[in-house]
Amino acid sequence: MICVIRRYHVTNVMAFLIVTMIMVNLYALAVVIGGRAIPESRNAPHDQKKSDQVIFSSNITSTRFVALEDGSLHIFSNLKLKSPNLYSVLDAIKRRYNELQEENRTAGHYLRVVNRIKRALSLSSHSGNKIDADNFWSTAAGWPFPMDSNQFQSMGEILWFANRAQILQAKNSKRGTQLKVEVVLEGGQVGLFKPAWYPHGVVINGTAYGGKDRHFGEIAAFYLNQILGYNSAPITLGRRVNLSREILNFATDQLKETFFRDRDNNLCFYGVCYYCKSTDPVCAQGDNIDGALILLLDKKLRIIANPWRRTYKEKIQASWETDISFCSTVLKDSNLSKRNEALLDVVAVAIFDFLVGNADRHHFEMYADVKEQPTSKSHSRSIFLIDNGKSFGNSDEDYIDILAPLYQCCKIRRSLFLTLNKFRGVLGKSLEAISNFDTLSPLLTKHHLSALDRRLLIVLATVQVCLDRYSQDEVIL
Ligand SMILES: Nc1ncnc2c1ncn2[C@@H]1O[C@H](COP(=O)(O)OP(=O)(O)OP(=O)(O)O)[C@@H](O)[C@H]1O
Ligand SMILES: [Mn+2]
Repeated sequence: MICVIRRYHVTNVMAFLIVTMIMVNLYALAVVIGGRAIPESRNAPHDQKKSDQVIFSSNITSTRFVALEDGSLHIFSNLKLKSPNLYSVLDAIKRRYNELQEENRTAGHYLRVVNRIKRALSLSSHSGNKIDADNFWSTAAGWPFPMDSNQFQSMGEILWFANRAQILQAKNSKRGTQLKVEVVLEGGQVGLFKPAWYPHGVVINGTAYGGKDRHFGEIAAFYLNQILGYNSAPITLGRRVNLSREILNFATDQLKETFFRDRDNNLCFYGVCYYCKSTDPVCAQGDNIDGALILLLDKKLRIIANPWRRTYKEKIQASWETDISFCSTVLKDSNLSKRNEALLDVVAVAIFDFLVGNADRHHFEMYADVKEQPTSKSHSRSIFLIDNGKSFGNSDEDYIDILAPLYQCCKIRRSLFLTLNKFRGVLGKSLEAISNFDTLSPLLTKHHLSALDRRLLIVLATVQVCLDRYSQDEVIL
């Protein structure tokens, strides 16, 4: 009799376990594969909230947190059992994040920064007068300028004019691998126009670096860069152009050849670049197309490879993805060990990229002249944040592995740490307020704005985990 009851009991437990496993797997698959599945899973039952298991699936292309509506995080990974240390770190970050979330502390002093930028952006004294285009761009050539400088006061005017200045020449840009148009603006300023491929609410699933450039992300990243005091992204703004009148009319023959009208009479083009194909054009609505206009920096740059770059092959992991002591390997490398400051720059870049969800920072663009440095207050100092187009693709997923330089090296500059604390809980609304000045606003959906606050807290949680392991003097420099 006892034996029968036991067997009955065991069978029940087994069945329960099997059903649970199937459900967990289905959930993982649904979230990964189905773009629409994520909002539904936001209403997960309460008993799933506290689950701190890792959800594995070979469909997940890199380690990430997936956020539920209640703010709780799930770890999704494909690196099954390869790196138990990594999971203990991620789990610790999650626990610290939950604690910080419960603290419910509000940030202070952020308004001073936001108001200063607002004031600068609302100044466009020339709006009524005629602009002297030939002499206009000399101030922009001095970018990046310090936040509290007189030069900074001209930011509003620069953005205003860049949005309206006549385009005098348009050619296919040979820089990088994605489609972009190099334009010469009235007065001689050169800019890159990255056209809109997606609406602002697009959700990119799959690889962390997937999809095409998000023009709205490129623009939002520039404003965020200023709010956080990085001042290291090139001047970027939204601009709606009449593709026919403003680009095609001034295009080189090579670019012109790639233009055509689709069945609905929308003007399209595909350009000439590594990923450019006639079967994959970008199309205006009628003749009008939005895009990010990025002003070319007037600086000599050199490029170095990011030690934490991805392999861009789904089945092949980079060593930083599985080796928790990767930082010491990097520090042995001659390039970075020369200057501890360089490592702090890399951590600052990683934090910025994590906030915006950019997993595509394969290279760093630095000043060619090592003696020349941006302002001492900038967080990423010697590194320019050029190319922020692969950002804001998925507001439910936090690509935690972008933060690897932080949780592997456990070092952060004090000034950046203080800035992040200043914007705790208010980063989304700060960016919203500043983005309102852009002609393509609203740039980000409310989900992206709240993702910024969640991710900021995850960064602070990661610093806390470092402080649990090392002394404050070792972590905050
Ligand atoms: N504002 C700028 N000022 C100076 N140089 C720039 C600027 N924007 C882009 N560049 C140069 O052009 C290159 C290509 O630009 P970008 O990285 O935005 O294009 P991409 O097609 O996304 O490139 P990739 O495929 O390498 O990611 C950069 O690596 C940089 O050297
Ligand atoms: Mn790119």
